[in-house]
Amino acid sequence: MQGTSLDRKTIILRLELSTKLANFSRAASTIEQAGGDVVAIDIIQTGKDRTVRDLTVKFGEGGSSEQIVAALDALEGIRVVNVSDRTFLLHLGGKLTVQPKTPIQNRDDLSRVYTPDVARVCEAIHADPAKAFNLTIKRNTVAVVTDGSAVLGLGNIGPHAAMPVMEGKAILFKQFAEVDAFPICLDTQDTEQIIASVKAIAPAFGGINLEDIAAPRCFEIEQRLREELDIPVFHDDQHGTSVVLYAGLLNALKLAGKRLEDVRIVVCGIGAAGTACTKMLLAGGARHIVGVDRDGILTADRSYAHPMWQWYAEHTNAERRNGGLAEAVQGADVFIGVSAGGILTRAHIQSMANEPIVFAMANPHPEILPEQAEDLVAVLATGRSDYPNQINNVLCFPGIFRGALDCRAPLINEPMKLAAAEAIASVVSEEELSRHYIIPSVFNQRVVEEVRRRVVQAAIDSGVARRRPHE
Ligand SMILES: NC(=O)c1ccc[n+]([C@@H]2O[C@H](COP(=O)([O-])OP(=O)(O)OC[C@H]3O[C@@H](n4cnc5c(N)ncnc54)[C@H](O)[C@@H]3O)[C@@H](O)[C@H]2O)c1
Ligand SMILES: O=C(O)C[C@H](O)C(=O)O
Ligand SMILES: [Mg+2]
Repeated sequence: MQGTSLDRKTIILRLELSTKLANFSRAASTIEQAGGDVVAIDIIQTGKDRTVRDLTVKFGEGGSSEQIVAALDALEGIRVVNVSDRTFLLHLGGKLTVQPKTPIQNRDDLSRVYTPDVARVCEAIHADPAKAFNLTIKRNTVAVVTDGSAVLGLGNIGPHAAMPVMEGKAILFKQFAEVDAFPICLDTQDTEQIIASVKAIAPAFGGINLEDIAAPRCFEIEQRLREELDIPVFHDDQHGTSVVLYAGLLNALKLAGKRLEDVRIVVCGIGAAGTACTKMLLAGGARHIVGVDRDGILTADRSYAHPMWQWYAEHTNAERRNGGLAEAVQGADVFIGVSAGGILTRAHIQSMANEPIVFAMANPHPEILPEQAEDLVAVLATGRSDYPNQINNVLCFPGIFRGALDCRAPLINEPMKLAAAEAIASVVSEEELSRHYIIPSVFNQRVVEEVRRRVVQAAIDSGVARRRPHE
């Protein structure tokens, strides 16, 4: 597997040095010889006999933390106490905290925040439950719910291991759209138990963002919760992804001078993301889509145990192609990967049509890395933030929930999703559009504002807004 992120190339070494025996400049040159570069030194403790220092070390392709530690261990008077990378340090104790909006400074505050006065507020909500939106955190809070069964492309790693991703999503909600989001990792992968758990916690939330729940159970869970709850329920890996994919593809096709109706599209990985992306493309007018999963191309010549694959086979691949990924990509204009890392080769891309568009969106390892394919393609995008053209659902979920919460929509419907996609695409102007800039950066502040504005309008136009937000 490829390296996950640039951060893995920076480590912090805690060294204990004997004042008599150790020679610090020797340590620094040893690190250099092992392929590292000391970029910062912090003195943690000094004593008569020993000093403790933290060294921030960067290393390039040739170096590794193991080599550096082994070289240091061989030096007299130096002990490597600890090696941590910056990503792990950033996760110590988790990434979130709960912050009260109002301090309690005296008895008077106490009796209003808590008993006795709080009781009047409870009674008001009891008399009119809609007041929960005005008088509790429900107004602005979304639950990010997973069962840990399809975490990024890492697979079924369970609820504990899923937490860092869900905490990360909560940060993105807050930072980009001022939505308070809370990570909820359920210790069950049973469809009925997940549905019951989400329904049971729903009173505290104004929306439910389902995350990293594997197909096919994600389809039933989302559909049932949409029917049974009166707040938006949105499976991010399906709809967030399809919205951003659609936005990116609209712009990439503009650049390539091709039309959605004409291009041959391969979707690789027919799970949550692949199915939703295909539905959005079909709704947008795409006519030539072929889906391929581990067992090959989905075709109406075969029958499938799961109804979603059956549906898929019946609504795509009109030519009834057969075979695997190699057969699927032959002559295709567009490759959309939402499957697994490293499965697309240069030879695959060379067999595609002229000026191919490749969206290798598996996380954290894309189907092919940009450096391996860039010379062969018209446009290449990944889901990652360390390459250009990041097609990632983070461009969608903060703004779409901001809009839905602001107009108190009970659901996120198709017009709202389409409006979000058009909003994202529109942030890149015709003049700005280039092969390395088909989709705006997540840091472009216009994204959330534009998505929110158009989503609210689409909710009003489609009759689902329960309030008109002030501009
Ligand atoms: N960039 C983004 O915004 C974004 C959003 C959602 C998902 N993703 C990525 O897409 C991938 C799938 O996510 P999901 O939520 O749909 O998961 P999922 O588990 O619902 O679906 C994954 C599908 O990929 C198939 N697959 C696995 N290995 C394959 C292979 N070698 N060849 C063909 N098919 C293969 C699986 O059989 C499954 O049907 C993950 O890597 C995830 O990180 C990216
Ligand atoms: O989490 C991401 O970066 C995108 C997406 O939700 C995924 O599961 O890969
Ligand atoms: Mg996800």
